[in-house]
Amino acid sequence: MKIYSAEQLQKADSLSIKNQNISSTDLMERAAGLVFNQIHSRLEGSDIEIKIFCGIGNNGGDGLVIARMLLEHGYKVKVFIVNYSEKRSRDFLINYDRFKNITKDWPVLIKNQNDFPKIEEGDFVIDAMFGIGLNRPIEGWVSALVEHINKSGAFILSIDMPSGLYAEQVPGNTAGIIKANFTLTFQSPKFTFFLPQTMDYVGEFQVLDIGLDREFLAKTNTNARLIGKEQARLLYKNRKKNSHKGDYGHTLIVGGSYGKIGSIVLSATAALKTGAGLCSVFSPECGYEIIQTALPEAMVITDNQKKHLSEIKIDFEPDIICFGMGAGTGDAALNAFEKLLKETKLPMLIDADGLNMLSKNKALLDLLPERSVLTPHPKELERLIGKWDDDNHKIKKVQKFINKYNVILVLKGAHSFCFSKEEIFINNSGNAGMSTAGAGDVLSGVISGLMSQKYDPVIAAVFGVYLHGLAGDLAAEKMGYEAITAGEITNNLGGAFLELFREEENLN
Ligand SMILES: NC(=O)C1=CN([C@@H]2O[C@H](COP(=O)(O)OP(=O)(O)OC[C@H]3O[C@@H](n4cnc5c(N)ncnc54)[C@H](OP(=O)(O)O)[C@@H]3O)[C@@H](O)[C@H]2O)[C@@H](O)CC1
Ligand SMILES: [K+]
Repeated sequence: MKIYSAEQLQKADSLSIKNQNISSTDLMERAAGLVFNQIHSRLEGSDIEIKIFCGIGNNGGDGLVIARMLLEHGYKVKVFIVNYSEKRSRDFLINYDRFKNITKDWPVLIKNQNDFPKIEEGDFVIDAMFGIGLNRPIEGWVSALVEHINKSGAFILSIDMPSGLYAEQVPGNTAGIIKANFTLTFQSPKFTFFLPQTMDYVGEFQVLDIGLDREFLAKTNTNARLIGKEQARLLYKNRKKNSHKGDYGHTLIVGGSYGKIGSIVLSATAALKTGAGLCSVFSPECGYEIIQTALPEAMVITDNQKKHLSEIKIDFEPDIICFGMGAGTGDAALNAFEKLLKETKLPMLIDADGLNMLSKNKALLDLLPERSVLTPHPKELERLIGKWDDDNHKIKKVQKFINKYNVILVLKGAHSFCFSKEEIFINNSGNAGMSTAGAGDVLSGVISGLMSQKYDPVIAAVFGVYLHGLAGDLAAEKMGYEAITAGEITNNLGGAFLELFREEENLN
């Protein structure tokens, strides 16, 4: 799903009005109608009072339409107009009048702190103060109102966006941003919904398709794209009946050190469970029995050093080398890595201590095979590219880095981001239970397993991250978050492939 910018959505908005031969008031009615349906289907006529805070632009206009529809369906509604300026939009004014025409309980104007209504824990608040028209931080008494709402303990539903949040930029300071429990957003999720600094303001979100101009949306390129099940399914490559293990490639997992052999076992198992035809593991000598016992499906080659890597000698040509898990960053391992980089032409996958070695010795970055995949978590990324001021700055730095070294970078997080030269892919699977030891080693194995099957490195990264998250979601369904271990993620990889093609159950 493409993630459009506020500017692109505004363009789509005016084009739709022109091409569909409707007025902007009609479009507002359509958008707000979809919000009303969602609220109505959840509240089912409940007699709870709904407090709606409307700005004076079109986000406020949406709020007024929602208020009218709720009132017409028998809900108790109290509307507050947050009068932050005198510049009311045309559609706000039209809907202000329409609302006043159907009730004697007219909206209450809030002009300063003295006008703030009482909001209690358990109240239902709709936030329709600002949407994609926000162009500066919320200040003064309006910011105080936002805090008043946030502190109330009410359930907060934001319309289009939590008021105070920009669509693309992280804010300089977070005073004056609504902390929503749920956001119903129009046409496209906004980029800030996925950034670590801002995602908590959004709560859960749902995208409502308000029918903006299809042609414009299809031909407009975006900087980022959200990967959910529908998108991931399209990335899957069918297996041919007439095939053998050689068709699915040979993955070589290189890493491990004394006490950390488990990491490479996890990666290798994940590579095989993702469909690699063959998997070899290169480890220090101490890993031999462990790997052979834990994973009889893998072949094992050992270093001549007992406890750490020193020289990676292999007599075959793997389709993908995945390097770094549990390898340590000692001089011998570093030398081995440098030599391996010099000898390898095909894209590699570099994780964990492989990344730490690159950070310690930046000259190695120039040796990275083109289109290799790097999979740092935020701390590893910081070591690699240096500190950043905020999430937007971080993204700029990553883009500069991947362009300079011609690599693909997966930044792991609640929503993992896959950076390619062309686009950012934001992952929408996974859960908090996956913050557990070894989950990253499993991801490296999954992406390597796909690369060995000749998935393009960008696709392997994007698809691998999605599958890994989906396997974690399946694990969570069975055992809750706390009991998920890295091995459980691997155990659910098969289920994740099946789940990709399972049609959603019709709940009606
Ligand atoms: N596009 C679509 O697809 C559709 C959009 N729809 C809806 O319209 C919403 C966008 O509406 P909008 O453009 O009127 O802007 P909105 O967010 O209501 O802000 C109002 C004005 O506030 C001002 N202002 C900004 N920051 C400020 C601040 N900190 N403190 C004080 N004032 C500030 C600024 O005006 P300025 O003062 O800069 O002239 C701004 O224009 C969108 O989110 C969705 O809900 C749907 O109805 C249908 C389809
Ligand atoms: K809002």
